[in-house]
Amino acid sequence: MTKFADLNLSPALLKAVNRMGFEEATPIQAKTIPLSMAGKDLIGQAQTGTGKTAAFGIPLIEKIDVKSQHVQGIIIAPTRELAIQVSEELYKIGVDARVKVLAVYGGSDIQRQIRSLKKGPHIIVGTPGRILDHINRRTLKLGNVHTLILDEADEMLNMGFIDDIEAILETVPEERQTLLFSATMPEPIRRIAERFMKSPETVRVQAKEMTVPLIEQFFVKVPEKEKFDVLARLIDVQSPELAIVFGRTKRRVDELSNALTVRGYTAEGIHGDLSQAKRLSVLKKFKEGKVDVLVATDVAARGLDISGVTHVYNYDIPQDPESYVHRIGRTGRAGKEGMAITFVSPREMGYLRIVEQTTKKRMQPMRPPTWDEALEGQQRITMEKLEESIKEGNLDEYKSVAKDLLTEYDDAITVIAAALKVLTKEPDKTPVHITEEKPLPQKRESFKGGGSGRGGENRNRRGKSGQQPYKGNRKPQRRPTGRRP
Ligand SMILES: Nc1ncnc2c1ncn2[C@@H]1O[C@H](COP(=O)(O)OP(=O)(O)OP(=O)(O)O)[C@@H](O)[C@H]1O
Ligand SMILES: [Mg+2]
Repeated sequence: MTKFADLNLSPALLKAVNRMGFEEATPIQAKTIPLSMAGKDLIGQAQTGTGKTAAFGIPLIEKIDVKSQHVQGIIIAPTRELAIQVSEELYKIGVDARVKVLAVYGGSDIQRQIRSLKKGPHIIVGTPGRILDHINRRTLKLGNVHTLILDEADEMLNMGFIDDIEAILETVPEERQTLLFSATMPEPIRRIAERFMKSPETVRVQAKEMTVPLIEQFFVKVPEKEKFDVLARLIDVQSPELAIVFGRTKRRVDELSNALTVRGYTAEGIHGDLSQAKRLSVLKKFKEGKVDVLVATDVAARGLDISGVTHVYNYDIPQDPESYVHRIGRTGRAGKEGMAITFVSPREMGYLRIVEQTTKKRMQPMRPPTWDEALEGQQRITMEKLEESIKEGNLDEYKSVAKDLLTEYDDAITVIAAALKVLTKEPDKTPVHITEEKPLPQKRESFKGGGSGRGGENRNRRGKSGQQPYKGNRKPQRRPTGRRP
Protein backbone atom coordinates (compact mmCIF):
# COMPACT_ATOMS: atom_id res chain seq x y z
CA MET A 1 0.00 0.00 0.00
CA THR A 2 1.38 3.37 -0.97
CA LYS A 3 0.57 6.43 1.08
CA PHE A 4 0.44 9.76 -0.70
CA ALA A 5 2.99 10.97 1.85
CA ASP A 6 5.48 8.53 0.30
CA LEU A 7 5.08 10.01 -3.17
CA ASN A 8 7.13 13.19 -2.66
CA LEU A 9 4.20 15.51 -3.03
CA SER A 10 4.38 19.13 -1.99
CA PRO A 11 2.48 20.12 1.19
CA ALA A 12 -0.26 21.90 -0.80
CA LEU A 13 -1.00 18.75 -2.77
CA LEU A 14 -0.90 16.50 0.28
CA LYS A 15 -3.38 18.79 1.95
CA ALA A 16 -5.70 18.67 -1.06
CA VAL A 17 -5.53 14.90 -1.36
CA ASN A 18 -6.32 14.55 2.35
CA ARG A 19 -9.24 16.89 2.05
CA MET A 20 -10.57 14.82 -0.84
CA GLY A 21 -10.57 11.85 1.53
CA PHE A 22 -7.96 9.80 -0.32
CA GLU A 23 -6.13 7.68 2.22
CA GLU A 24 -3.94 5.54 0.04
CA ALA A 25 -2.86 5.84 -3.55
CA THR A 26 -4.63 3.41 -5.86
CA PRO A 27 -2.33 1.00 -7.74
CA ILE A 28 -2.36 3.03 -10.96
CA GLN A 29 -1.56 6.17 -8.95
CA ALA A 30 1.25 4.49 -7.05
CA LYS A 31 2.78 3.22 -10.27
CA THR A 32 2.42 6.21 -12.55
CA ILE A 33 2.84 9.25 -10.27
CA PRO A 34 6.61 8.76 -9.74
CA LEU A 35 7.22 8.01 -13.44
CA SER A 36 5.17 10.96 -14.50
CA MET A 37 6.93 13.29 -12.06
CA ALA A 38 10.21 12.09 -13.59
CA GLY A 39 9.01 13.34 -16.96
CA LYS A 40 8.37 10.00 -18.71
CA ASP A 41 5.85 9.56 -21.50
CA LEU A 42 3.28 7.03 -20.32
CA ILE A 43 0.39 4.88 -21.40
CA GLY A 44 -1.56 4.11 -18.23
CA GLN A 45 -4.18 1.40 -18.30
CA ALA A 46 -6.24 0.47 -15.26
CA GLN A 47 -9.81 -0.59 -14.59
CA THR A 48 -12.70 1.86 -14.52
CA GLY A 49 -13.15 3.87 -11.34
CA THR A 50 -9.61 3.33 -10.03
CA GLY A 51 -8.49 6.94 -9.92
CA LYS A 52 -6.81 7.57 -13.25
CA THR A 53 -7.83 11.23 -13.14
CA ALA A 54 -5.77 11.92 -10.03
CA ALA A 55 -3.02 9.67 -11.43
CA PHE A 56 -2.41 12.17 -14.20
CA GLY A 57 -3.76 15.19 -12.33
CA ILE A 58 -1.46 15.12 -9.30
CA PRO A 59 1.88 15.14 -11.20
CA LEU A 60 0.56 17.71 -13.65
CA ILE A 61 -0.42 20.08 -10.85
CA GLU A 62 3.00 19.55 -9.24
CA LYS A 63 4.69 20.71 -12.42
CA ILE A 64 2.72 23.92 -12.88
CA ASP A 65 4.58 27.18 -12.39
CA VAL A 66 1.81 29.30 -10.88
CA LYS A 67 3.78 32.50 -11.40
CA SER A 68 3.54 32.06 -15.14
CA GLN A 69 0.43 33.24 -17.00
CA HIS A 70 0.82 30.63 -19.75
CA VAL A 71 -1.13 27.49 -20.41
CA GLN A 72 1.26 24.72 -19.37
CA GLY A 73 -0.90 21.62 -19.41
CA ILE A 74 -3.65 20.48 -21.72
CA ILE A 75 -6.03 17.58 -21.19
CA ILE A 76 -8.26 16.36 -23.99
CA ALA A 77 -11.40 14.38 -23.21
CA PRO A 78 -14.01 12.87 -25.54
CA THR A 79 -17.18 14.42 -24.10
CA ARG A 80 -18.16 17.76 -22.65
CA GLU A 81 -19.43 16.28 -19.42
CA LEU A 82 -16.15 14.47 -18.90
CA ALA A 83 -14.12 17.60 -19.63
CA ILE A 84 -16.11 19.42 -16.95
CA GLN A 85 -15.72 16.59 -14.45
CA VAL A 86 -11.97 16.30 -14.99
CA SER A 87 -11.55 20.06 -14.64
CA GLU A 88 -13.46 19.94 -11.36
CA GLU A 89 -11.28 17.15 -9.97
CA LEU A 90 -8.13 19.01 -11.04
CA TYR A 91 -9.43 22.18 -9.46
CA LYS A 92 -9.82 20.33 -6.16
CA ILE A 93 -6.32 18.90 -6.39
CA GLY A 94 -4.77 22.22 -7.32
CA VAL A 95 -6.72 24.74 -5.28
CA ASP A 96 -4.21 24.98 -2.41
CA ALA A 97 -1.35 25.30 -4.88
CA ARG A 98 -3.33 28.11 -6.59
CA VAL A 99 -3.36 26.36 -9.93
CA LYS A 100 -5.98 27.71 -12.32
CA VAL A 101 -7.92 25.18 -14.37
CA LEU A 102 -10.37 25.98 -17.15
CA ALA A 103 -12.75 23.71 -19.06
CA VAL A 104 -13.50 24.57 -22.70
CA TYR A 105 -16.14 22.59 -24.54
CA GLY A 106 -18.71 22.95 -27.27
CA GLY A 107 -22.30 24.01 -26.80
CA SER A 108 -21.45 26.74 -24.33
CA ASP A 109 -20.87 30.45 -24.84
CA ILE A 110 -17.53 30.89 -26.61
CA GLN A 111 -17.18 34.58 -25.73
CA ARG A 112 -17.34 33.74 -22.07
CA GLN A 113 -14.68 31.08 -22.57
CA ILE A 114 -12.52 33.63 -24.38
CA ARG A 115 -12.79 36.01 -21.43
CA SER A 116 -11.81 33.20 -19.05
CA LEU A 117 -8.88 32.25 -21.29
CA LYS A 118 -7.58 35.80 -20.97
CA LYS A 119 -7.30 35.37 -17.21
CA GLY A 120 -4.30 33.09 -17.65
CA PRO A 121 -5.38 29.56 -16.75
CA HIS A 122 -2.51 27.13 -16.23
CA ILE A 123 -4.36 24.02 -17.31
CA ILE A 124 -6.99 23.61 -20.01
CA VAL A 125 -9.33 20.64 -20.08
CA GLY A 126 -11.41 20.42 -23.22
CA THR A 127 -13.06 18.56 -26.01
CA PRO A 128 -11.13 18.38 -29.30
CA GLY A 129 -13.48 20.49 -31.43
CA ARG A 130 -13.68 23.43 -29.07
CA ILE A 131 -9.93 23.37 -28.31
CA LEU A 132 -9.23 23.56 -32.05
CA ASP A 133 -11.74 26.32 -32.44
CA HIS A 134 -9.90 28.38 -29.83
CA ILE A 135 -6.55 27.58 -31.42
CA ASN A 136 -7.83 28.78 -34.79
CA ARG A 137 -9.22 31.96 -33.26
CA ARG A 138 -5.86 32.45 -31.54
CA THR A 139 -7.63 32.67 -28.22
CA LEU A 140 -5.72 29.62 -26.99
CA LYS A 141 -1.95 29.34 -27.44
CA LEU A 142 -0.26 26.07 -26.60
CA GLY A 143 3.35 27.15 -27.25
CA ASN A 144 4.26 26.84 -23.56
CA VAL A 145 2.57 23.52 -22.89
CA HIS A 146 4.90 21.00 -21.29
CA THR A 147 2.32 18.26 -20.61
CA LEU A 148 -0.39 16.88 -22.85
CA ILE A 149 -2.82 14.27 -21.58
CA LEU A 150 -5.37 12.25 -23.47
CA ASP A 151 -8.00 10.96 -21.07
CA GLU A 152 -9.87 8.02 -22.58
CA ALA A 153 -6.91 7.83 -24.94
CA ASP A 154 -8.18 4.96 -27.09
CA GLU A 155 -11.40 6.84 -27.71
CA MET A 156 -9.48 10.01 -28.50
CA LEU A 157 -7.29 8.19 -31.02
CA ASN A 158 -10.27 6.52 -32.56
CA MET A 159 -10.91 7.40 -36.17
CA GLY A 160 -13.52 10.02 -35.40
CA PHE A 161 -11.16 12.11 -33.30
CA ILE A 162 -7.72 11.55 -34.72
CA ASP A 163 -7.63 14.43 -37.20
CA ASP A 164 -8.54 16.94 -34.51
CA ILE A 165 -5.99 15.46 -32.13
CA GLU A 166 -3.26 15.66 -34.77
CA ALA A 167 -4.14 19.26 -35.50
CA ILE A 168 -3.94 20.13 -31.79
CA LEU A 169 -0.65 18.24 -31.39
CA GLU A 170 0.92 20.35 -34.14
CA THR A 171 0.59 23.43 -31.97
CA VAL A 172 2.13 21.85 -28.85
CA PRO A 173 5.94 21.90 -28.47
CA GLU A 174 7.73 18.68 -29.49
CA GLU A 175 9.60 18.43 -26.22
CA ARG A 176 6.40 17.97 -24.26
CA GLN A 177 5.51 15.07 -22.00
CA THR A 178 2.61 13.02 -23.34
CA LEU A 179 0.39 10.89 -21.09
CA LEU A 180 -2.37 8.57 -22.20
CA PHE A 181 -4.89 7.00 -19.85
CA SER A 182 -7.81 4.62 -20.33
CA ALA A 183 -9.34 1.44 -18.98
CA THR A 184 -9.02 -0.05 -22.47
CA MET A 185 -6.27 0.14 -25.05
CA PRO A 186 -6.77 -2.06 -28.09
CA GLU A 187 -3.45 -2.93 -29.73
CA PRO A 188 -3.98 -1.12 -33.08
CA ILE A 189 -4.75 2.06 -31.20
CA ARG A 190 -1.72 1.66 -28.97
CA ARG A 191 0.40 1.56 -32.10
CA ILE A 192 -1.12 4.82 -33.31
CA ALA A 193 -0.53 6.31 -29.87
CA GLU A 194 3.17 5.53 -29.94
CA ARG A 195 3.59 7.79 -32.97
CA PHE A 196 2.83 10.76 -30.75
CA MET A 197 5.07 9.76 -27.89
CA LYS A 198 8.74 9.44 -27.02
CA SER A 199 9.63 5.86 -26.02
CA PRO A 200 6.55 5.62 -23.83
CA GLU A 201 6.37 3.28 -20.91
CA THR A 202 3.21 1.23 -20.70
CA VAL A 203 1.92 0.87 -17.17
CA ARG A 204 -0.79 -1.69 -16.74
CA VAL A 205 -2.27 -2.52 -13.42
CA GLN A 206 -2.11 -6.27 -13.60
CA ALA A 207 -5.59 -7.61 -13.24
CA LYS A 208 -7.05 -10.94 -14.20
CA GLU A 209 -10.04 -9.28 -15.73
CA MET A 210 -10.43 -6.03 -17.60
CA THR A 211 -13.61 -5.26 -15.71
CA VAL A 212 -13.88 -4.53 -11.99
CA PRO A 213 -14.38 -7.65 -9.81
CA LEU A 214 -16.83 -5.77 -7.59
CA ILE A 215 -19.27 -5.51 -10.49
CA GLU A 216 -21.49 -8.57 -10.73
CA GLN A 217 -22.12 -9.20 -14.41
CA PHE A 218 -25.25 -10.85 -15.79
CA PHE A 219 -26.91 -11.26 -19.14
CA VAL A 220 -30.56 -11.83 -19.94
CA LYS A 221 -31.41 -13.51 -23.21
CA VAL A 222 -34.55 -11.73 -24.28
CA PRO A 223 -36.33 -11.11 -27.58
CA GLU A 224 -36.39 -7.47 -28.64
CA LYS A 225 -40.17 -7.23 -28.10
CA GLU A 226 -39.97 -8.24 -24.46
CA LYS A 227 -37.02 -6.10 -23.44
CA PHE A 228 -38.99 -3.22 -22.01
CA ASP A 229 -41.16 -5.26 -19.67
CA VAL A 230 -38.10 -7.14 -18.51
CA LEU A 231 -36.31 -3.87 -17.81
CA ALA A 232 -39.23 -2.49 -15.81
CA ARG A 233 -39.51 -5.66 -13.75
CA LEU A 234 -35.80 -5.78 -13.08
CA ILE A 235 -35.91 -2.21 -11.81
CA ASP A 236 -38.87 -3.13 -9.58
CA VAL A 237 -37.15 -6.20 -8.20
CA GLN A 238 -33.68 -4.77 -7.77
CA SER A 239 -34.68 -1.25 -6.73
CA PRO A 240 -31.43 0.41 -7.71
CA GLU A 241 -30.32 3.47 -5.83
CA LEU A 242 -29.37 5.06 -9.15
CA ALA A 243 -29.41 3.21 -12.45
CA ILE A 244 -28.10 3.92 -15.92
CA VAL A 245 -29.80 2.30 -18.90
CA PHE A 246 -27.72 2.35 -22.07
CA GLY A 247 -29.46 2.29 -25.43
CA ARG A 248 -27.96 2.05 -28.88
CA THR A 249 -29.47 5.11 -30.55
CA LYS A 250 -30.79 8.55 -29.67
CA ARG A 251 -34.29 7.52 -30.67
CA ARG A 252 -33.99 4.52 -28.40
CA VAL A 253 -32.97 6.74 -25.49
CA ASP A 254 -35.87 9.14 -26.07
CA GLU A 255 -38.39 6.32 -26.33
CA LEU A 256 -37.07 4.49 -23.29
CA SER A 257 -37.02 7.54 -21.06
CA ASN A 258 -40.57 8.43 -22.14
CA ALA A 259 -41.79 4.89 -21.62
CA LEU A 260 -40.19 4.65 -18.18
CA THR A 261 -41.80 7.95 -17.21
CA VAL A 262 -45.20 6.71 -18.40
CA ARG A 263 -44.76 3.67 -16.17
CA GLY A 264 -44.10 5.81 -13.13
CA TYR A 265 -40.30 5.90 -12.85
CA THR A 266 -38.38 9.14 -12.61
CA ALA A 267 -36.26 8.77 -15.71
CA GLU A 268 -34.55 11.16 -18.10
CA GLY A 269 -32.51 10.69 -21.23
CA ILE A 270 -29.15 12.08 -22.26
CA HIS A 271 -27.65 12.03 -25.75
CA GLY A 272 -25.81 14.19 -28.21
CA ASP A 273 -28.84 15.81 -29.86
CA LEU A 274 -29.92 17.57 -26.69
CA SER A 275 -28.78 21.12 -25.98
CA GLN A 276 -25.77 21.35 -23.72
CA ALA A 277 -27.85 23.10 -21.09
CA LYS A 278 -30.30 20.18 -21.10
CA ARG A 279 -27.50 17.58 -20.95
CA LEU A 280 -26.01 19.27 -17.92
CA SER A 281 -29.32 19.72 -16.15
CA VAL A 282 -30.26 16.06 -16.65
CA LEU A 283 -26.92 14.96 -15.28
CA LYS A 284 -27.23 17.29 -12.32
CA LYS A 285 -30.69 15.95 -11.44
CA PHE A 286 -29.36 12.41 -11.66
CA LYS A 287 -26.42 13.19 -9.37
CA GLU A 288 -28.78 14.79 -6.87
CA GLY A 289 -31.07 11.76 -6.95
CA LYS A 290 -33.99 13.71 -8.39
CA VAL A 291 -33.89 11.33 -11.33
CA ASP A 292 -33.53 7.62 -10.48
CA VAL A 293 -32.88 6.27 -13.94
CA LEU A 294 -30.60 7.89 -16.48
CA VAL A 295 -31.13 6.59 -20.00
CA ALA A 296 -28.11 7.26 -22.16
CA THR A 297 -26.26 6.62 -25.36
CA ASP A 298 -22.53 5.97 -25.17
CA VAL A 299 -22.10 9.72 -24.58
CA ALA A 300 -22.34 8.80 -20.90
CA ALA A 301 -20.25 5.64 -21.14
CA ARG A 302 -16.78 7.02 -20.63
CA GLY A 303 -15.24 8.46 -17.53
CA LEU A 304 -18.31 9.83 -15.75
CA ASP A 305 -17.99 9.39 -12.01
CA ILE A 306 -21.38 9.50 -10.33
CA SER A 307 -21.61 8.12 -6.83
CA GLY A 308 -24.63 6.01 -6.00
CA VAL A 309 -24.94 4.26 -9.37
CA THR A 310 -25.67 0.70 -8.24
CA HIS A 311 -26.98 -0.78 -11.50
CA VAL A 312 -26.12 -0.52 -15.18
CA TYR A 313 -28.57 -2.02 -17.67
CA ASN A 314 -27.42 -2.51 -21.24
CA TYR A 315 -30.80 -2.42 -22.98
CA ASP A 316 -28.85 -3.14 -26.14
CA ILE A 317 -25.61 -5.04 -26.11
CA PRO A 318 -22.86 -2.68 -27.23
CA GLN A 319 -21.24 -3.32 -30.56
CA ASP A 320 -17.68 -3.39 -29.29
CA PRO A 321 -16.23 -4.85 -26.10
CA GLU A 322 -14.49 -1.62 -25.08
CA SER A 323 -17.81 0.15 -24.96
CA TYR A 324 -19.13 -2.61 -22.68
CA VAL A 325 -16.19 -2.17 -20.29
CA HIS A 326 -16.74 1.58 -20.00
CA ARG A 327 -20.52 1.39 -19.74
CA ILE A 328 -20.57 -1.09 -16.88
CA GLY A 329 -17.72 0.84 -15.26
CA ARG A 330 -20.18 3.59 -14.35
CA THR A 331 -20.95 1.40 -11.34
CA GLY A 332 -18.54 -0.37 -8.98
CA ARG A 333 -16.29 2.67 -8.64
CA ALA A 334 -13.71 3.45 -5.96
CA GLY A 335 -14.23 0.16 -4.12
CA LYS A 336 -18.04 0.10 -4.21
CA GLU A 337 -20.10 -2.81 -5.44
CA GLY A 338 -22.28 -2.74 -8.49
CA MET A 339 -24.34 -4.85 -10.84
CA ALA A 340 -24.43 -4.87 -14.63
CA ILE A 341 -27.14 -6.59 -16.64
CA THR A 342 -26.91 -6.88 -20.40
CA PHE A 343 -29.89 -7.71 -22.59
CA VAL A 344 -29.04 -9.90 -25.53
CA SER A 345 -31.46 -10.75 -28.27
CA PRO A 346 -31.08 -14.36 -29.38
CA ARG A 347 -29.37 -13.39 -32.63
CA GLU A 348 -26.78 -11.29 -30.84
CA MET A 349 -25.28 -14.00 -28.67
CA GLY A 350 -22.12 -13.87 -30.76
CA TYR A 351 -21.45 -10.36 -29.48
CA LEU A 352 -21.75 -11.53 -25.91
CA ARG A 353 -18.98 -14.03 -26.50
CA ILE A 354 -16.73 -11.43 -28.04
CA VAL A 355 -17.26 -9.15 -25.06
CA GLU A 356 -16.42 -11.99 -22.66
CA GLN A 357 -13.29 -12.89 -24.60
CA THR A 358 -12.04 -9.34 -24.30
CA THR A 359 -12.92 -8.81 -20.65
CA LYS A 360 -11.84 -12.35 -19.68
CA LYS A 361 -14.90 -12.55 -17.50
CA ARG A 362 -18.08 -14.56 -17.98
CA MET A 363 -21.46 -12.97 -17.54
CA GLN A 364 -23.86 -15.15 -15.57
CA PRO A 365 -27.21 -15.91 -17.18
CA MET A 366 -30.17 -14.37 -15.41
CA ARG A 367 -33.80 -15.31 -15.76
CA PRO A 368 -36.13 -12.37 -16.31
CA PRO A 369 -38.33 -11.77 -13.27
CA THR A 370 -42.05 -12.45 -13.48
CA TRP A 371 -44.78 -9.92 -12.76
CA ASP A 372 -45.33 -11.48 -9.32
CA GLU A 373 -41.68 -11.19 -8.49
CA ALA A 374 -41.71 -7.55 -9.57
CA LEU A 375 -44.67 -6.97 -7.24
CA GLU A 376 -42.81 -8.66 -4.39
CA GLY A 377 -39.90 -6.33 -5.03
CA GLN A 378 -42.12 -3.28 -4.78
CA GLN A 379 -43.82 -4.63 -1.68
CA ARG A 380 -40.43 -5.07 -0.10
CA ILE A 381 -39.69 -1.39 -0.72
CA THR A 382 -42.97 -0.42 0.92
CA MET A 383 -42.17 -2.63 3.90
CA GLU A 384 -38.76 -1.03 4.25
CA LYS A 385 -40.33 2.40 4.21
CA LEU A 386 -42.88 1.34 6.83
CA GLU A 387 -40.28 -0.19 9.09
CA GLU A 388 -38.18 2.92 8.84
CA SER A 389 -41.17 5.05 9.74
CA ILE A 390 -41.93 2.83 12.73
CA LYS A 391 -38.33 3.21 13.92
CA GLU A 392 -38.44 6.96 13.48
CA GLY A 393 -41.59 7.17 15.58
CA ASN A 394 -43.20 10.61 15.60
CA LEU A 395 -46.54 9.00 14.70
CA ASP A 396 -48.77 10.53 17.34
CA GLU A 397 -50.73 12.56 14.84
CA TYR A 398 -51.67 9.37 13.01
CA LYS A 399 -52.45 7.12 15.94
CA SER A 400 -55.98 8.32 16.59
CA VAL A 401 -56.87 7.83 12.89
CA ALA A 402 -55.38 4.34 13.12
CA LYS A 403 -57.53 3.58 16.16
CA ASP A 404 -60.65 4.84 14.37
CA LEU A 405 -59.88 2.63 11.36
CA LEU A 406 -59.37 -0.43 13.52
CA THR A 407 -62.63 0.20 15.36
CA GLU A 408 -64.52 0.53 12.12
CA TYR A 409 -62.94 -2.50 10.44
CA ASP A 410 -62.06 -4.92 13.17
CA ASP A 411 -59.79 -7.00 10.91
CA ALA A 412 -56.36 -5.41 11.37
CA ILE A 413 -54.88 -7.48 8.54
CA THR A 414 -57.31 -6.02 6.03
CA VAL A 415 -56.52 -2.51 7.17
CA ILE A 416 -52.77 -3.01 6.92
CA ALA A 417 -53.08 -4.81 3.56
CA ALA A 418 -55.04 -1.87 2.19
CA ALA A 419 -52.43 0.55 3.48
CA LEU A 420 -49.66 -1.52 1.86
CA LYS A 421 -51.53 -1.64 -1.42
CA VAL A 422 -51.96 2.11 -1.48
CA LEU A 423 -48.29 2.66 -0.71
CA THR A 424 -46.93 0.13 -3.19
CA LYS A 425 -46.07 1.07 -6.75
CA GLU A 426 -47.52 -1.99 -8.44
CA PRO A 427 -45.73 -3.11 -11.59
CA ASP A 428 -47.41 -1.09 -14.26
CA LYS A 429 -48.73 -2.55 -17.47
CA THR A 430 -49.49 0.71 -19.27
CA PRO A 431 -48.78 0.06 -22.95
CA VAL A 432 -45.70 1.84 -24.27
CA HIS A 433 -44.18 2.09 -27.70
CA ILE A 434 -40.55 1.21 -28.30
CA THR A 435 -39.53 1.03 -31.95
CA GLU A 436 -37.79 -2.25 -32.70
CA GLU A 437 -34.10 -1.94 -33.44
CA LYS A 438 -32.54 -4.23 -35.96
CA PRO A 439 -30.23 -6.69 -34.26
CA LEU A 440 -26.52 -6.17 -34.88
CA PRO A 441 -25.21 -7.98 -37.94
CA GLN A 442 -24.88 -11.60 -37.01
CA LYS A 443 -21.55 -12.78 -35.61
CA ARG A 444 -20.60 -16.39 -35.35
CA GLU A 445 -20.46 -17.57 -31.78
CA SER A 446 -17.35 -19.61 -32.33
CA PHE A 447 -14.12 -18.28 -30.95
CA LYS A 448 -11.64 -17.31 -33.63
CA GLY A 449 -8.00 -17.57 -32.78
CA GLY A 450 -8.46 -19.08 -29.31
CA GLY A 451 -5.88 -19.30 -26.58
CA SER A 452 -8.04 -18.57 -23.59
CA GLY A 453 -9.29 -22.13 -23.32
CA ARG A 454 -12.82 -20.92 -23.09
CA GLY A 455 -14.24 -22.65 -26.12
CA GLY A 456 -17.80 -23.03 -27.24
CA GLU A 457 -18.56 -26.05 -25.16
CA ASN A 458 -18.59 -24.09 -21.94
CA ARG A 459 -21.11 -21.76 -23.39
CA ASN A 460 -23.28 -24.64 -24.53
CA ARG A 461 -23.33 -26.07 -21.08
CA ARG A 462 -25.23 -23.05 -19.95
CA GLY A 463 -28.66 -24.55 -20.23
CA LYS A 464 -31.77 -22.95 -18.83
CA SER A 465 -31.27 -24.91 -15.64
CA GLY A 466 -27.98 -23.14 -15.10
CA GLN A 467 -29.63 -19.75 -15.06
CA GLN A 468 -29.64 -17.80 -11.89
CA PRO A 469 -32.98 -16.65 -10.68
CA TYR A 470 -32.87 -12.95 -10.00
CA LYS A 471 -33.34 -13.55 -6.30
CA GLY A 472 -29.91 -14.97 -5.81
CA ASN A 473 -28.49 -11.59 -6.57
CA ARG A 474 -28.24 -9.57 -3.49
CA LYS A 475 -28.68 -5.98 -4.36
CA PRO A 476 -25.44 -4.15 -3.85
CA GLN A 477 -26.68 -1.31 -1.75
CA ARG A 478 -29.98 -0.59 -0.15
CA ARG A 479 -31.68 2.32 -1.66
CA PRO A 480 -32.53 4.78 1.03
CA THR A 481 -36.21 4.29 1.41
CA GLY A 482 -38.62 6.97 0.49
CA ARG A 483 -36.77 8.08 -2.62
CA ARG A 484 -39.37 7.22 -5.14
CA PRO A 485 -42.83 8.57 -4.34
N1 LIG B 1 -6.58 7.29 -3.87
C1 LIG B 1 -7.91 7.36 -3.86
N2 LIG B 1 -8.60 6.96 -2.78
C2 LIG B 1 -9.95 7.03 -2.76
N3 LIG B 1 -10.72 7.48 -3.78
C3 LIG B 1 -10.07 7.88 -4.89
C4 LIG B 1 -8.64 7.85 -4.99
N4 LIG B 1 -8.30 8.31 -6.20
C5 LIG B 1 -9.44 8.63 -6.83
N5 LIG B 1 -10.51 8.38 -6.05
C6 LIG B 1 -11.94 8.59 -6.40
O1 LIG B 1 -12.35 7.47 -7.16
C7 LIG B 1 -13.35 7.83 -8.08
C8 LIG B 1 -13.00 7.32 -9.48
O2 LIG B 1 -11.88 8.01 -9.98
P1 LIG B 1 -11.71 8.34 -11.52
O3 LIG B 1 -12.92 8.97 -12.06
O4 LIG B 1 -10.42 9.06 -11.65
O5 LIG B 1 -11.57 6.87 -12.14
P2 LIG B 1 -11.01 6.42 -13.56
O6 LIG B 1 -9.97 5.41 -13.31
O7 LIG B 1 -10.65 7.61 -14.36
O8 LIG B 1 -12.29 5.70 -14.18
P3 LIG B 1 -12.80 5.63 -15.71
O9 LIG B 1 -11.97 4.58 -16.39
O10 LIG B 1 -14.22 5.23 -15.60
O11 LIG B 1 -12.59 6.98 -16.28
C9 LIG B 1 -13.46 9.35 -8.02
O12 LIG B 1 -14.59 9.68 -7.27
C10 LIG B 1 -12.19 9.76 -7.32
O13 LIG B 1 -12.32 10.97 -6.62
MG1 LIG C 1 -11.36 8.50 -16.02
